[in-house]
Amino acid sequence: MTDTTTAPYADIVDLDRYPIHDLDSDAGRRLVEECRAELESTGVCNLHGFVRPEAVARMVDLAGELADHAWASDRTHTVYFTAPDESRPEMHPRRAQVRSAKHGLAYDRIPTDAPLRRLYESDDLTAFIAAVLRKDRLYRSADPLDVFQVTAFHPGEELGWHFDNSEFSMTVMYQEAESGGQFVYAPGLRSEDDENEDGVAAVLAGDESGLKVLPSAPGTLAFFRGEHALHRVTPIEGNRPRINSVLTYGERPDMRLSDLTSEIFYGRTSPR
Ligand SMILES: O=C(O)CCC(=O)C(=O)O
Ligand SMILES: [Fe+2]
Repeated sequence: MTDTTTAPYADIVDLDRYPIHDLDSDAGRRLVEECRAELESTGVCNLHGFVRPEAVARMVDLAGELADHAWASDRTHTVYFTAPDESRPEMHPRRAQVRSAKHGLAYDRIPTDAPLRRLYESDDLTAFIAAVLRKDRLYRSADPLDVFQVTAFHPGEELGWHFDNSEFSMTVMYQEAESGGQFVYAPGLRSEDDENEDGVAAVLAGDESGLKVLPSAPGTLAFFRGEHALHRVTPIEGNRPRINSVLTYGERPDMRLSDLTSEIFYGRTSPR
């Protein structure tokens, strides 16, 4: 166990509420159990106030200071990130295109002492996330640009409807938009054995009946099962960008973006 006062991220995480430095303690075990239960029953686990306000504020400042180094991407894709199937009707889920536009700040632009970079690089956080996800071991991404990124969604930008390629994702919110910029999802819209294309088509056509909004106040660490839940970030309104990070983990130590994806998200590739 690491002492609360000596954990190298004690200034970043509220360890009284979320004792990730001491998972073997009663409180640590309880935390993992509660997250697992919430994630398994709802597909989501939201840890409010996980990151301390001062650390959140520093990340917002950094995103502003480094804004000129962020790469703006604006593109269309299908909800499955597969090539559009031109043999289908235009609004079919396998063919319909949605838009995703955002500004990505790559890892090599983020100072080594940035609070969330320090936290993400700690083995305790990786171990906590693995425990919640019931994985024997997880690895941080090995991608020189994507291992840890800060994303800003500027006014008018958005993330189109999609299913994630990975089973889970973890996000940390730093700043919400004035309005819009909501994370909206359709829980369990598809499953392992049912693609439910009719359900996907209904959401794409504007059916909001099965949708939920994930609340995400600044400082929240969210676990989300995005493989089976269709989700999007609605267009940002007002003047303030929505700023967050997606934490990337995998079950293999050699996770990298393809050159194509790297070009799209960061405007460049990294040496192999
Ligand atoms: O920005 C978010 O809250 C969600 C991001 C997301 O869905 C993704 O990166 O796949
Ligand atoms: Fe996603």
